This record gives sequence, structure tokens and C-alpha cells, in this order.
Amino acid sequence: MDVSAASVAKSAPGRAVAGQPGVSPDPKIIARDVNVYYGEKHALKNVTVDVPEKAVMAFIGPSGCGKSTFLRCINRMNDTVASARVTGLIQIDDQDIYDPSLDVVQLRARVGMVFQKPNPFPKSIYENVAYGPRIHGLARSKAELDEIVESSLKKASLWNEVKDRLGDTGTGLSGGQQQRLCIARAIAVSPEIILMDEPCSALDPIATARVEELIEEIRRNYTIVIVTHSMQQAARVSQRVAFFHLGVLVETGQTEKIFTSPEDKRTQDYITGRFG
Ligand SMILES: Nc1ncnc2c1ncn2[C@@H]1O[C@H](COP(=O)(O)OP(=O)(O)OP(=O)(O)O)[C@@H](O)[C@H]1O
Repeated sequence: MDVSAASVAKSAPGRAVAGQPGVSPDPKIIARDVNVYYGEKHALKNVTVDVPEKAVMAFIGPSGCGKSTFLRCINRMNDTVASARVTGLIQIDDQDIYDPSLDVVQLRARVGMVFQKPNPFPKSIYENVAYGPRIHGLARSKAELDEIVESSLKKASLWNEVKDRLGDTGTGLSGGQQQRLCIARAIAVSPEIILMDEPCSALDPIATARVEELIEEIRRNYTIVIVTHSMQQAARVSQRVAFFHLGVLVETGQTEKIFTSPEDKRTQDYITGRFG
């Protein structure tokens, strides 16, 4: 983390600058002047945005504009990319997540992630969900672990389909079921934030609809950020939208406003299919 940039941004926390584009009154996550470089490539440029609590925010924009890069900043996944360098400030609940003293394992328990391609472990359905709570010490007994597995699968709308075959391998489920299993796995460690990187791009329309329904059901309990190429999906599932273009956050706003009367011509061009 570039400390000089962070300290400048720190003196202007979210609430103090409400009213600026991208900044909202009571955010769960704030980002100030975030830049990401992959070696010489400047992939994300001065991104300042607030992500509201217990709502869905969609990141949209043409391929390569930096949506996934920014998403991966929020749980420090970019730490795993050797060439990546992140500057600026990202706070969750007023805590700087790039503070060197921060425990990244704990951060990733608070900030769950669901990927484009469903990626269950090659283990049983039960183990897929039980793994996280076990390594984080969330259950004191087998009965408690069973309870977490059941409630997570219920929240992910998968319980009825798998309750009689929890010992079967997770990779044997259909693609849509696998993705809901991955959401159950994320939910099982009681995250506050769930990041979803094009979670439906490998799913058929029916499985997509089920995941979207699931997002709608759980959104009141979690802060959700979803990257999507589908503007219909962004319109259906999100309450706020952020539009990225060429590494710049062009505009954020309420979903309906972005899709009906965006302020910036680039947003207008993108949502009307003029480029992208
Ligand atoms: N690991 C990496 N190493 C080098 N460059 C990268 C890496 N990951 C992403 N980039 C580059 O950073 C830019 C932003 O990529 P990113 O994946 O964040 O875009 P995106 O908007 O999510 O794209 P898409 O919609 O196609 O997934 C692109 O130019 C991409 O080539």
C-alpha cells in the first residue's frame, strides 16, 4: 500500500465527502484513489467509490476495463499476482485492509468470493461447506458443524436437492448446483461481504435465474459486489451500479438511474450497446 496516498485519503473518510460521485452516506466499503499496476500496465486509475452495506452493487463495463481487478482488491486476491501493485486506500468498516498488521486469512473469511466457473473442492458436498467453518474454528462439535452445513445449504437454496446425498462428491452436481454449493461454502464462514465475479457466465438461463433469485434472497444480510457482463442481470439484481471504462470508474449511481439517465456519455454509449 502506498502510504502517502493512503494517508491523504484517510483524512477524508467516506462520510465527510458524501455528495461526490461514487461516494454514499453510509458505506460498508470505501475506496479512495485506488490504482493497480501489473508491472508497467496501469490497470486501474484513481478509483474512488463507496459500496453500500447490505445491498448489491454491480460492476459493469467493457472487457478489460478493470472490474475484476478492482473486485480482487477488496479481498486482497491481487496479493497472489506477483506483478500486481495496489496503491490508495480501501477500508471495510473503517479498517484499512492493506494495513500490514491485518490478517489476510481473517479478511478472506469476512470477504467471501464466488468465481466465474463453479469450483467446488473434489470432496463431498458436506465437506465443501464444512471445510471453512472447521479451519476457522466456528463449530465446537460435530452437531454444530452439521447445523452450519444445513443452514448454509438452506440459505443457498440447495438443501432440498442435496440433503439425502451429502456424502456425494460436489463436482458431481450440475453446474448451477455447483455454483450454489460455492455460494453455500462462502456463506458458511459468516462473511459480511460476498464478491461475485461473473457468477452466472458458465450457467444456463434456468440456473442463472436461480442464482439471481438467491442473490435477491440473501442481499439483506450481506454486502454483495457482482461483476457482470449482462446489463439485464445488473438491472435485475443490483441496487447500485458502477460503470468502468479503460481502468477508470466513470460513474456510479442507483441502478435505475444509471440505466435510464446516466450522466456520462460513455455510460450512455455502453448501456445502449454503442461500444463494448
Ligand atoms: N494478472 C494479470 N497480469 C497482467 N495484466 C493483467 C492481469 N490481470 C488483468 N490484467 C490486465 O488488466 C486489465 C484489466 O483486467 P480485468 O480482468 O480487471 O478486466 P475486466 O474488466 O474484469 O475484464 P473482463 O470483463 O474481460 O473479465 C486488462 O488489460 C488485463 O489484461
